[in-house]
Amino acid sequence: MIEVKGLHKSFGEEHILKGIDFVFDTGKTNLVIGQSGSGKSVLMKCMLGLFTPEKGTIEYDGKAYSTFTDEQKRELRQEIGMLFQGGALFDSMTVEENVMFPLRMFTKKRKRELKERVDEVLERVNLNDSGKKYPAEISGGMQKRVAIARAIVNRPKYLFCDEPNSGLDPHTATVIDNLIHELTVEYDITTVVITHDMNSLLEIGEKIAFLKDGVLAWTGDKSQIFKTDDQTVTDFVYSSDLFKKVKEAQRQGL
Ligand SMILES: Nc1ncnc2c1ncn2[C@@H]1O[C@H](COP(=O)(O)OP(=O)(O)OP(=O)(O)O)[C@@H](O)[C@H]1O
Repeated sequence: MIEVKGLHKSFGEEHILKGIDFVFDTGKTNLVIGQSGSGKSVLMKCMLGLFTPEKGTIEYDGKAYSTFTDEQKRELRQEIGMLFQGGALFDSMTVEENVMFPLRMFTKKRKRELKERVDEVLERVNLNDSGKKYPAEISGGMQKRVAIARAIVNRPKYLFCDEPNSGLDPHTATVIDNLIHELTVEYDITTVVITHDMNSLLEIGEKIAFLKDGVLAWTGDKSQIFKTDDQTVTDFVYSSDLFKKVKEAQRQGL
């Protein structure tokens, strides 16, 4: 569980996060949604310790990040998996080498053990035959699965995903969403997903934080978000053409 309490972050005169309180549950896909510029990435970077907030706390399973020693921060880093926008694979490394990279950084295991773990996660994401290929030789969806394998190879307690679906067609995006969700439940991970994607919200929105201008404007889950009368939320959700049509159909009782 990651608990954010009374979080404020400014850059110069710009007050970006204005007192965020939210609990990211363990074993759930916790979504952070909101318009461009609403503060989603700044929130994630504060949670990762990349930005220091002026006020408020971030607690990892009850321990405030601000009280961590350098050694504790290093340990925490090993417990965090990151799925970057676009995958961020190393083009000059094979799929296997990409997935092995964090293991090499953080563990002193023998090569054979590392290889076993890599094979295990590649099998889990259905890529057992692609280990020797280079990222350029596989599809965008497969590249995302490699990035997911790399993010979970160290058995993280916390998984951060920044726009995991960017650049994918709707079907592949759903496959990726469901994979993230399955792994979250299977390994009991506290997963944080930043997304613009309305389909993700429908698929894996177990717990949702909606940010508007740096304020937590609404929280709930995927079933509640389509029933709320909160105008700021509905303006955001139904700004997509598809959802406007769904809303219209609901109004007409179709
Ligand atoms: N390092 C920084 N220095 C100054 N201002 C920043 C910095 N990082 C972000 N900001 C500002 O904080 C605000 C929120 O940005 P943020 O990237 O969190 O938005 P976002 O909700 O993630 O948007 P998007 O969906 O477009 O990625 C923006 O006005 C941005 O310019």
